[in-house]
Amino acid sequence: MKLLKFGGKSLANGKGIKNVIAILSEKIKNKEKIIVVLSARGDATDELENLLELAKSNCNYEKVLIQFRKQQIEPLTTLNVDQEFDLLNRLLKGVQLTEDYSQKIKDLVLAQGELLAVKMVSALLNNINIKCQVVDSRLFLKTDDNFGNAQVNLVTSKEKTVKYIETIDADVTPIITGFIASNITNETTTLGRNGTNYSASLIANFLGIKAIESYTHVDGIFTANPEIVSNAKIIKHINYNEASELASFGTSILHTKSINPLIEDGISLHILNTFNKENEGTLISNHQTARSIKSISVQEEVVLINIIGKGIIGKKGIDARIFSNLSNIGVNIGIISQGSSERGVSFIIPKKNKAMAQKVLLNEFKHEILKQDIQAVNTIEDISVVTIVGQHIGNFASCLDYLKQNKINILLINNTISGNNISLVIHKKEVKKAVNVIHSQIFGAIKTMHIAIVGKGTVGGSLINQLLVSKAKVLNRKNLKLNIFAIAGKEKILFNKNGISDNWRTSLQEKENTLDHEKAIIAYARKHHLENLVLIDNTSSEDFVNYYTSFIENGFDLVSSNKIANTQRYFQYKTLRESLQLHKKNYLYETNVGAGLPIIDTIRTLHESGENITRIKGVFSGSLSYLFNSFSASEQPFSYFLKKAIELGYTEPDPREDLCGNDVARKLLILARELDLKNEFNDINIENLIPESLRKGDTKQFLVNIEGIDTYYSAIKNKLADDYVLRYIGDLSGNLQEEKGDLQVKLVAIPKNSALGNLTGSDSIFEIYTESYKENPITIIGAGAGAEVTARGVFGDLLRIADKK
Ligand SMILES: NC(=O)C1=CN([C@@H]2O[C@H](COP(=O)(O)OP(=O)(O)OC[C@H]3O[C@@H](n4cnc5c(N)ncnc54)[C@H](O)[C@@H]3O)[C@@H](O)[C@H]2O)C=CC1
Ligand SMILES: N[C@@H](CC=O)C(=O)O
Repeated sequence: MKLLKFGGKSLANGKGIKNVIAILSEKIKNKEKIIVVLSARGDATDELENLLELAKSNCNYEKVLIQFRKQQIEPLTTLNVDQEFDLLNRLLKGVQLTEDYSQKIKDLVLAQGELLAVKMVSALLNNINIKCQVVDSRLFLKTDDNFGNAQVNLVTSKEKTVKYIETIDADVTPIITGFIASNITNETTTLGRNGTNYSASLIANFLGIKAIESYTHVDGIFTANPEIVSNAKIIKHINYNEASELASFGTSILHTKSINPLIEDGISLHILNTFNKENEGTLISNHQTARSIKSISVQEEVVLINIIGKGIIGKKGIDARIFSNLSNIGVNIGIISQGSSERGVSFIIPKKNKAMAQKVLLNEFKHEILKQDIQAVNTIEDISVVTIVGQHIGNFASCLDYLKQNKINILLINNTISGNNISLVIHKKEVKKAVNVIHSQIFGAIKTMHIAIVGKGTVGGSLINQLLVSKAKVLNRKNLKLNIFAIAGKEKILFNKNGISDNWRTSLQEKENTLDHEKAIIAYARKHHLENLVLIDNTSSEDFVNYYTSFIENGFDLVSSNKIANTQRYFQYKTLRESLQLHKKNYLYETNVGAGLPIIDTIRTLHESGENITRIKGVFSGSLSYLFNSFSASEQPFSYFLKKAIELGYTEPDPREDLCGNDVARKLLILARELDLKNEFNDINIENLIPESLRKGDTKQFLVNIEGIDTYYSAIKNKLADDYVLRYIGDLSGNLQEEKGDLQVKLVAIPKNSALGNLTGSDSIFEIYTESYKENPITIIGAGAGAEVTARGVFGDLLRIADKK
C-alpha cells in the first residue's frame, strides 16, 4: 500500500488537476493499492484567509466569495458544494457583524479548502468509474484545543484512523483531507504550516504504510533553489537525518514535524513533480548514502537584532533575560552571536516578530538603557540566512575567501555543534550572488565568470569573437561559463547580464553615447548581483587605467593588454599592487610583453624560484621585426611596409609609439619591474626612429604624411654592410640585484646568421640570461604582435584567473 499526497499547486485548475486525475486513475487501474491525502486546491487557504480579513474589515466579501466558488467548482461545474459555501457564507457574515474572528472560526473557514478538494477529486474519479470515497480526517485525527497549530493525540488518533479506514471497502480508494483535524468536542482544528504533509506522514505511520509519494510542483530537492542557481542539481536520494537538517534550515518542501513520523516507522518519502512525469524526484529513506549530501538553503523574512553596550561587559544574566523574554512571547531565535568581551549580543528572529520583540526588549532593559549601559537595541532588516547543510567548517576556508573576493559582506557566521552545517547572515541584496558563489565552490558546479571588455579594436574585437566561438568548448571542458556582460567602446557600452550575442557590433552601434564607463560597468554588475567579475582592458588609454583601483575595490579581477598601468610612475605601480593585495584581486597582463608568448610568466617563475636573472635582451617589437625583415629584403619603400604592419594589427594604435621606441621601452620596463627593479620610464635610454619632422601632430596627420619617413630609412639601409640586418633591440643589463637596472632601446646592425639576425616575419625573440643558464640563454621566439595571438594571450590570462577561483 502507498499513500499519495498532492499539494495545492498540483490540484490547481488546468494542467494540475488533470494530471492528478491521470496519475490516480493509472495507479488504481493498475491495481495499485493507494490512499490519497489532499491539500486545499491552488491558493485556496490564502484566499479563505483573505475572505476572513475582508469580512472582518466590514468590506464586501460576497463578490470575492462568488469568484472563489467559481474557481473551486472547475472543472466540474455540476459539483454540489452548497454545504461548504452555505457554511462559509454564514461564518463570514458573523465575522462581518462582529468585525472580528477567533482562531477557532479561522480553522473552520480554512478547513473548507481541503473539504472542497476531496469532494472535487472524488467526483472526478467517480465520473470515470473509479471507486473512491471522500474521507473527512476530522473524524479520526484528534487534537488538543490549540486552534491554528493543534497538537495531535497520537494514541487516540492512531486507534481511530485504523478503525475508520477498516470500514472502507478494499476496492474503494479513500480520498482524505489533509491539514484538518478536530478536538475532543469535535470542533475543527488545523495542524499548522504545511499541515497536509504532517497529516500524510501521520496517517501512513498509523496505518503501517511504508511508502509515501508526495506530489508537488517541483522536481525534488535541489542543491540550491533553482530560481537562484540556474545550474542547481537534483539530489536523488537522501536519508532522514539529512532531510531533517534540510528541513530545519528552511528547504521549503521539507518540514521537520512531517519527517519525525517517517523516521519512527522507516517510511520512505518520494518527492515527485505532478507536472513532470519523466522526473525521478528525490527519495528520502533510511538508506545510508555513501557521501553526505550538501544543499544550500536560504531563510528570508528574518531580522538581525543587536543589543550593544559596554555596560553589559561581563554582567551576568543578560543573555538569560533576553532569551526568556523572547521565549515568553513565543519568538523563535535563530543564530546567536556574542563576542568574547560580551560587549554585545546579536541574534536572528522572524521578521514578523520584530516589533513585538523590540518592545519587550526595550522594556526589559529600560534601566540599562537609561544608565547608558546599553547603547542600542537595533535591528538590521533586509537580511537573509544562507545555510550550507552538510558542510564542515574545516573545509570552508576557501569558500570564505571566495565570498570575500566577491565582496560579499558576512554579518554573522555560525556553525552547528555537529560541525556539519554553516549559516551565514548576509544582506538580502547579496543573496543571489552569495548562493551562486558558494554553490559553484562547494559543488564544483559550473562557475560563471562575468566579464566586462573595454576596447573593442584590433585586440578587443578578436578577443570578443574568440570568446564567443570558444565558450561552448570551455564550458564543456572546464565547467566554466564565460559570460561577457559588458562591451565598451570609446563612446558606447553594451550590457547584457545573460551574455552578449554574436551580433554585438550592431547592438553596440545602436546604443546611446555613455560617459563614465567605469561607473556604468560597476553599477550594472552591482545591480544584477554578478559574481566572479573580470575587467579586461584592451585599450591603450592612459586615462582608463586610473579606474583600475575602483574596479579592484568593487570586486573585479583585471586582465589587460594595455601596458600603461605597468609603466606609470613607480609609486603608482606600487599603489596598484597594494590595492590588489588588500582586496585579494588578481591582475594578469601576459600580453604586455611578446603578445601571446609566455614571457612574463617565465621570467616571474625564474625570479620567484630564486634564479638570478642577469640580462634580458631581444627584439621586443613584433611590428619593427616585421618592418625591418620586410624592408631589408625588398625594394619597396619603408612606408609601404609600415602601412601593411598597421593593416595586419601589429602596430600600436598610433604606430609612432612603436617607431619612437616607447613600446619597446615599456616592455623593457615591465620586465625590469618583474625583477623588482625600481626603474622609471625616464631611466630608459631610447633611440627614436622617427624623423623630427614627423614627431608632432596626431596619428591622422602622421598617416597623411607617412611617405615622408622613406628617405630616413633608405639612408639607414644604404649604410648597412652585406650580411647584416637591422634589429631594434631592448636590452636590460647591469647589476640586476641593485635597485635599478640599465635599460637600453636601440637600433643595431647585426650579422644575419646570428640568433637575433635570423628572425622572420613579425617574430620577436627574448634571450633570458641567468646564473644557472650562463652564456646559453633561455630563448623564447614567436609572433610578437598581431590581433589573434594577442587576443589568445588575453584569453589565457582570463582562464588563469578562473582557475584561481
Ligand atoms: N596589436 C598587438 O599586437 C598588441 C597590442 N597590445 C596592446 O593592446 C591594446 C589594444 O591594441 P589594439 O587593439 O591594437 O588597438 P586598437 O586601437 O585597435 O584598439 C583600441 C580600442 O580601444 C578604444 N579605446 C580607447 N580608449 C578607450 C576608453 N577609454 N574606453 C573604451 N575604449 C577605448 C579605441 O577606440 C579602440 O577601439 C594596446 O594597449 C596595445 O598596446 C598588446 C600586445 C600586442
Ligand atoms: N605594437 C607592438 C604590439 C605588441 O605589444 C609590437 O609591435 O610589438
